[in-house]
This record gives sequence, structure tokens and C-alpha cells, in this order.
Amino acid sequence: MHIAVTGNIGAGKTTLTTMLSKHYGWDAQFEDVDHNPYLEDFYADMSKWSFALQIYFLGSRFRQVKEIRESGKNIIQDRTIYEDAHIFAENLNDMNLLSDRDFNNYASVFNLMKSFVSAPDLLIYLKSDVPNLVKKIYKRGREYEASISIEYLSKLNQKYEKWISNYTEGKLLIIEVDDLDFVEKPEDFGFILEKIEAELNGLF
Ligand SMILES: Nc1ncnc2c1ncn2[C@@H]1O[C@H](COP(=O)(O)OP(=O)(O)O)[C@@H](O)[C@H]1O
Ligand SMILES: Nc1ncnc2c1ncn2[C@H]1C[C@H](O)[C@@H](COP(=O)(O)O)O1
Repeated sequence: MHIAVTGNIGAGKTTLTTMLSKHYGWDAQFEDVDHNPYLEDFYADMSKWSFALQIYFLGSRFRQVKEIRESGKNIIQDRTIYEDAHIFAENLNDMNLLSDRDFNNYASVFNLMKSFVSAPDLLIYLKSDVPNLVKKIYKRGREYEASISIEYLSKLNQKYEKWISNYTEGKLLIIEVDDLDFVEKPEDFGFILEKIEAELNGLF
């Protein structure tokens, strides 16, 4: 079984992925953040580094897709390859931080890869508004993310809403996380588990 957690920066994907992996004993796949050779430079100069970062994330995410296909294990994944293309790369192009030429080049590689990508059995979308995302990014305290603007997060949130409203590739569970504290409150985590189990009824 393949479950993926999706959502904007700071929504709580890594936290929930870790908790679900421990709770169910599933293997977890995380994003390539700490050893990412471009992320810090990207936040210092988005226009200069956007193409290199997108290619890096695309390769790293495709490696995960391959692993999921080959492993045969139950896997929970922190963010999907769809988000790189349909949320981040598209948004950078909209904001003129990724040129049309580079975006088209990127999109043609992504479209080739897409035929090898299977949708997760369940996609869990953590929906959060921008002030709450800002609070959680601040709480996490990665220095290079201090430059993330409200405008950038708002545009990403708009892209997420559009993408999720058109998502038909598989089962989808939307969780509004702003009034939940699944880190500190076991009942909030229990609420999420109930929703997941209702969606996966029969697969467990
Ligand atoms: N529902 C929540 N309630 C309280 N704190 C949360 C919640 N979700 C995430 N956090 C905190 O917010 C920060 C960002 O969460 P993280 O899981 O890294 O987000 P993401 O992986 O989506 O970027 C972390 O410090 C985490 O502990
Ligand atoms: N495809 C991407 N383009 C730009 N930035 C990206 C992409 N994928 C992830 N990121 C950034 C956003 C955050 O700063 C870190 C980690 O993501 P998070 O949502 O906090 O787990 O990488």
C-alpha cells in the first residue's frame, strides 16, 4: 500500500508522516531537504537557482517512485512528484522566477516520467491557511526559510486548492489541520487515524 501526505510548506507533512509510519509500522519516505545542494541558495536567489532546484527535486522524487514500485512494502511518502510539477514549478513560472524556456524543458522531462508514476492508494491533503503555515515554518526554524514571503505561500496555497479540486487519480482525504494539534493532543491524532481507516476500509 502506498499512502502520500501532501500540502504546503509547514502544513505538517513530515510530522504526520513520521507519526503514521511509527503507528502502523510502515516505511517512510522523506523529502531530500537536509542534504539538498540547492535549497539554501534557492531561497537566497530564486530566479538564479529555480531550474537547478526543480531538476534536483524531480530526480530525487523519481528515485522514490522507483523504490515504491520495486519494494512491494507499505510506504508512506512525504510529498509527491505531482507537487513539484503542478505546484512549485508552475508557480515559479507564473512568478517569472523560472523562464518559459526552462519550464517547457522541465515539463517535457516530467511528462516522460509521468507514465512511470502510479498514484498513491490514498492521498492525504493537509489543508492550512497562510498565517498558520507562517507560524509553523517559524516554529521549525530553518534559517534559510526565513525569507519565504506571504505572497509565495499564498500562491502555493492557490495552486494546491486548484490541483486538489481536480485530483481524480485515486482516493483523497482532505484534513483541515488549523484546528488540530496532532503533535500534542492524542485525540486529534486519533481523529486523523479514524478518517484514514474509513478511507482504507478493506485494504487494512
Ligand atoms: N498540527 C500541528 N499542530 C502543532 N504543530 C504542528 C502541527 N503540524 C506541524 N506542526 C509543527 O510545525 C512545524 C512544521 O511541520 P512539518 O511537519 O515540518 O511541516 P511540513 O513537512 O509540511 O513542511 C514543526 O515544528 C511541527 O512540529
Ligand atoms: N519542487 C520544489 N520546488 C521548490 N521548493 C521545494 C520543492 N519541493 C520542496 N520544496 C521546499 C519547500 C521547503 O522549504 C522544503 C521542504 O518542504 P516541506 O514542505 O517543508 O516539507 O523544500
